[in-house]
Amino acid sequence: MANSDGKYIFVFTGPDGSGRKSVADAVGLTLGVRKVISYTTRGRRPIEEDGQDYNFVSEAEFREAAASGQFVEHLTIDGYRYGVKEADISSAFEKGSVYLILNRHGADILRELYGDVVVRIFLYADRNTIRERQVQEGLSEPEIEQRLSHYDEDMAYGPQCEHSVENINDLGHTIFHVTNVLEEYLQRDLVDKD
Ligand SMILES: Nc1ncnc2c1ncn2[C@@H]1O[C@H](COP(=O)(O)OP(=O)(O)OP(=O)(O)O)[C@@H](O)[C@H]1O
Ligand SMILES: Nc1nc2c(ncn2[C@@H]2O[C@H](COP(=O)(O)O)[C@@H](O)[C@H]2O)c(=O)[nH]1
Repeated sequence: MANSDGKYIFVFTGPDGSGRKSVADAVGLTLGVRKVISYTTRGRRPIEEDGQDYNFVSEAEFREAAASGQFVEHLTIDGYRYGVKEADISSAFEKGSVYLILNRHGADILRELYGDVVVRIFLYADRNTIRERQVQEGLSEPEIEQRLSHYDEDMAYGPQCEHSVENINDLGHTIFHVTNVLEEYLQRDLVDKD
């Protein structure tokens, strides 16, 4: 990505349930920033759509893509495989800035590979708030425990990110704030070109 031409790769990261998807998708829609969708072997949740939230694939499909070097990064979380394809990033990035929602490992790898073009937005909330949201979503106690088991490790990544935003109150307020953060990057480059 040496010639980024004023474009950015925004990576939303932070603990599961902190609101990354809600915020990232709303901000992406407002600013016309395209989403790069990960591949996973995890089953689709009822509210998720194939091709929008994830590309849901079989273990064999994932293994084949990994073996042929298609993933820029991939890993296993709680027994399921997740990865982002290099070709998906580059084809979306050709058209403009993009965003992804990744855990800390993916965020780290992209930053190392692509450098300053990658801007990491760390969203967080306290453990109780996340738990309450997950109860409201109807998740079972074992599911909640599983997802919260990464909480401390995920929180420790915050200080390394370019931006850290607490999402505990009004969701609209967080979306507004993060929209302004991204707009600063996008407008900075428009101004530079004047
Ligand atoms: N500020 C907020 N106030 C109230 N509810 C919120 C807020 N932000 C997000 N939520 C809700 O919290 C839940 C988790 O949000 P979301 O799915 O966006 O988080 P996530 O970080 O992408 O987590 P996961 O990876 O588990 O999906 C959703 O039900 C969402 O509507
Ligand atoms: N490093 C990567 N992390 C990813 C990718 N796709 C999703 N994720 C993160 O995994 C966990 C679990 O996700 P869930 O949807 O099953 O709850 C979460 O932190 C995601 O952001 C990826 O391609 N690479």
